[in-house]
Amino acid sequence: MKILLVEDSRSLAAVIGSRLESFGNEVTLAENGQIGFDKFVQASFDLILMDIEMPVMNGFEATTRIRAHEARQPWAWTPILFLTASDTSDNIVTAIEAGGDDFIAKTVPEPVLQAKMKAMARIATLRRRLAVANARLSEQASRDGLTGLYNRRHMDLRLDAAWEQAVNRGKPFALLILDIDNFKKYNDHYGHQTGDDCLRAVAAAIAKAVAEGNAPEETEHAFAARYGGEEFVVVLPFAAHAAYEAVAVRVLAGIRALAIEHLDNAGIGTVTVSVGGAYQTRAAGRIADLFRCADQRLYRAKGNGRNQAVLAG
Ligand SMILES: Nc1nc2c(ncn2[C@@H]2O[C@H](COP(=O)(O)OP(=O)(O)OP(=O)(O)O)[C@@H](O)[C@H]2O)c(=O)[nH]1
Repeated sequence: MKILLVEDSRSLAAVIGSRLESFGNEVTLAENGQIGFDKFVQASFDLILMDIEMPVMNGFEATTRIRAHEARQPWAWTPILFLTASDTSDNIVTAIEAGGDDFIAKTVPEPVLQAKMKAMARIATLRRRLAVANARLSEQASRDGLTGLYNRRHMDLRLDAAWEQAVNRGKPFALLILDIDNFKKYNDHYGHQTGDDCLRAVAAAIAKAVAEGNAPEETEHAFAARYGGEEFVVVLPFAAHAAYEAVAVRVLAGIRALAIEHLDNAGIGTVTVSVGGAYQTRAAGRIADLFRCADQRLYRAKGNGRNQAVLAG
């Protein structure tokens, strides 16, 4: 386990530290609560052993600050054991109230220390597994089941955050709305299953077009999402105008290059998309207005014969 040992007495820290290391733990020392808190913020630990009486910042205050810091992150909880010289009722109650989980006497006998560490190691393993499972679940919850692109819910969450950042920093912001051409006819002709395959292929081409930026710094915050049905959105926070145009061109070309047969696509013969885009040099106002603008241009792209992007005017 990675253990943060917060203890002001050098001699005691050395003794406890080497005992913990002797049965396989990695120990980081901090001489008072303030240093302990700073080290906690900089790295991640499986367990914290916290002295109570210390100069600069005592163990209770450090624990309160650690818990306040963890409260800002989902599922964060590092077990904290107080090291007590005297386990008076008052000390124990204050320790638990401050956010501690348990306490051990500084003079704890070797077998008891080992047993407590074993119990804490079990909790640490469980926490690691939970963190992995949670990350996997939240990734799954953000994806569209059919295409693997981000889903509408995730897009909305991320869009709001990105838009706010762009507005606050006066940065550019762009959107592309993409819609597969004559997709109802595609389904009618080739069947719904083949329609699903087509959606997957188109989604992959869009993701590739977004990822293949010539100027990565201009599209590094970009992401694609399935907006619904056969509609997709590419969000380009902070992108330069050239990058906005380049992504639209690459998406159109990438989907044409798939060369998926679509005999009912108004004489074109393969699957294509129409694109409507909107760009703001300095993000301001409401994101909904950008969507409305992109949607109107998509409508014009459809009206002009499909298989094209309308990005301005
Ligand atoms: N296979 C499949 N089809 C879907 C899915 N979601 C939506 N669709 C179909 O997408 C089609 C969209 O049709 P419309 O909105 O009429 O648009 P369109 O035929 O593409 O015509 P234009 O947009 O004007 O080019 C409908 O037939 C939907 O059933 C899906 O998950 N799988």
